[in-house]
Amino acid sequence: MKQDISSLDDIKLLVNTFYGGVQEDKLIGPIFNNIIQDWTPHLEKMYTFWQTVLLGDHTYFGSPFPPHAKLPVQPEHFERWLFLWRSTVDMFFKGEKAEEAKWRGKAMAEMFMAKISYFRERQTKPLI
Ligand code: HEM
Repeated sequence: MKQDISSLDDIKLLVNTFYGGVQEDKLIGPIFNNIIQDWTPHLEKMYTFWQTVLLGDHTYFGSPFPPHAKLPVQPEHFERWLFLWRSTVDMFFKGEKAEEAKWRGKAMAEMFMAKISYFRERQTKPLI
């Protein structure tokens, strides 16, 4: 029977498997692989991000949005991201934290896409 997400090892399993899938994905893999030369620091940062969000151990002190601001992404890319995220959560875990992980992923994806669109519109608008 599947357990809920409850430890840093659980977070590592989730993050490692998820980004393994991301790297292989034909749609979003290249976007990540073009920017990330060394995956180790990115994975380590993402452990702290999800550890902070899901377990309440405050180990992440960054700003999540800035690296996404100018990415060449559309809603379909975030939909794929979300599909992979949800599938990975469901592959290993079941429970309140697992639901929260999926919910937070969706909320962040929606927020990122809205902000990206907002900045794109502003930049293409004529000054007068
Ligand atoms: C298609 C969608 C996405 C793409 C292409 C993408 C891509 C990236 C890239 C290229 C970086 C910078 C990595 C580096 O320079 O080492 C990054 C960082 C990050 N991403 Fe995403 N991302 C996506 C969606 C998301 C979502 C939905 C979340 C939140 C749940 C998220 C959370 C983060 C965080 C927390 C960081 C680290 C920010 C920091 O530097 O502190 N990403 N992402």
